[in-house]
Amino acid sequence: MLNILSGTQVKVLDRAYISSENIESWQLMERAANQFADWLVQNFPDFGREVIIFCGPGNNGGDGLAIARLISETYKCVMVVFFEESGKCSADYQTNWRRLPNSVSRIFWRDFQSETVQNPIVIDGIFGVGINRPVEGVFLEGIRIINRMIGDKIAIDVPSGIPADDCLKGEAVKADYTVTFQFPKLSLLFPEHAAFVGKMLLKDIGIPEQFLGGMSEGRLYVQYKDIPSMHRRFNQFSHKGDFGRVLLIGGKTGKVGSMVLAAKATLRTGSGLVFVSVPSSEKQILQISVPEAMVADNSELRDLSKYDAIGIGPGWGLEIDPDYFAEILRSVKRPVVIDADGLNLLAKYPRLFDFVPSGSILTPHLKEFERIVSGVACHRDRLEKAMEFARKHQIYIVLKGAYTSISCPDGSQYFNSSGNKFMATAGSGDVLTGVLSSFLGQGYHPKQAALCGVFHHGMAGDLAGAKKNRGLIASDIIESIPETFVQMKLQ
Ligand SMILES: NC(=O)C1=CN([C@@H]2O[C@H](COP(=O)(O)OP(=O)(O)OC[C@H]3O[C@@H](n4cnc5c(N)ncnc54)[C@H](OP(=O)(O)O)[C@@H]3O)[C@@H](O)[C@H]2O)[C@H](O)CC1
Ligand SMILES: [K+]
Repeated sequence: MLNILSGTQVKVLDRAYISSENIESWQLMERAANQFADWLVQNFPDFGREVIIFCGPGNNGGDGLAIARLISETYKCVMVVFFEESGKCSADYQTNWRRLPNSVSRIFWRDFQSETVQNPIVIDGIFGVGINRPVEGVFLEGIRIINRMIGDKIAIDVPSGIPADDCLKGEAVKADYTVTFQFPKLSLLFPEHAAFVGKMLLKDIGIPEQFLGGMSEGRLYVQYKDIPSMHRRFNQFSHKGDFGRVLLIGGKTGKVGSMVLAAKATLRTGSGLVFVSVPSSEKQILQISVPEAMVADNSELRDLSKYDAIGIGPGWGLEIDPDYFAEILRSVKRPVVIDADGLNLLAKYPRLFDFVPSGSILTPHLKEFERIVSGVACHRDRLEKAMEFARKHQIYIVLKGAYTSISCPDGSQYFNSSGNKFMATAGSGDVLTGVLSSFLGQGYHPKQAALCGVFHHGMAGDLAGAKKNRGLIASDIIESIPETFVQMKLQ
């Protein structure tokens, strides 16, 4: 897992690493520039295109100059647009300015005429994580020039104007791609910044994780390689009881499809026995749609202790008696998964939070979360509120969306890297409820269940999305769940 450090910590990290390795800071910059240049050459192989690199006065600009040198023999025409005379810029900027070959043209920003270039590759190296105030003056002009140009736009580390850890105030470069170094900067994961960041690419510049770990602020980025070791292993003597007995509650008339999806996802994630509680009018639909599931009648709801996990809320409706919900929560002696109308009921009757078992996993999307906490200013604020909430109630908050965040009662916060925009489709959340309930039922600790569940759900969405594109529906995600286990060689 990658630690997400704050922008101000990046300098501290660089210094610590540079002194321990006994290297010069420009050498670390060279690694970053090499990573960027390699990616560029591989992904933009039309070497006849003009490459225009905007370089601000700090090390982000220094990266830009190093990249200009590294690609100068590959691309026919490379141009650097600068804002300050080199003597006023950072030391590593100056080093790279001196090393620029003559083949790279250098032009002062005011003299640059964007109309004279046709479909260029535009590289934004005006500001990176060192930005400490809203941009104005010449740099704002530079950002506006980039945004007016037509071509592919690639930001170095962070789109200029966006603070590393906070929400944008003012203007910023609208990039098609952001190539960020070592770990994703927190603000690149905010939904408000999607139009500025474009597609995010993560490039390792070789600083070992233990260096970052020492400075950890408890925010971590979860990747594919982190997941297999988190899973429980089963052996050939495992029986269906070991894989868990899961109960799902929800699905009012007209919304029973949500229970169908959740039940199928629970089964596809490996649960041995799945019971579903739906209104009697809906039982038949459920039985026909998911023959592997069992319909729980009222007598089976009397003793909730016999279930290894319970998922509550998809399609439940807001008409549910809050005392009935409180009764369920009170009588369950273990963590539950709460989604959709379960969350809306909690928002409507906040006293119910007192009964939510500790370790439970709540899975709001942004709107559902705002109904619970109200008054959210921006994603940074949302993340802080999720963290406070998780701590206060000793629960896990899975805030759904791109880079779903998982806020834990121990103060840690994880960001998921799998998934795609095609998953923003009806029923996708019901599938997640099923996946999470299944892992809880298989005996996973709620934190593992949340991390694995969110990752597998996103990965199944990626596998399905590769074939179905925008035609992806929630059932496609379910059908791809088994492949996630196959690819990870999990048994
Ligand atoms: N480990 C890594 O990830 C590495 C990253 N590298 C790259 O370095 C940048 C960060 O470089 P840094 O020099 O710290 O910062 P910037 O280039 O973003 O900013 C430069 C200076 O600009 C000034 N500043 C800040 N905000 C503004 C503003 N709104 N208007 C004008 N000027 C501004 C500020 O100085 P002040 O004294 O004026 O406050 C900044 O110092 C990182 O993003 C990567 O691209 C390295 O290559 C090495 C490894
Ligand atoms: K930048």
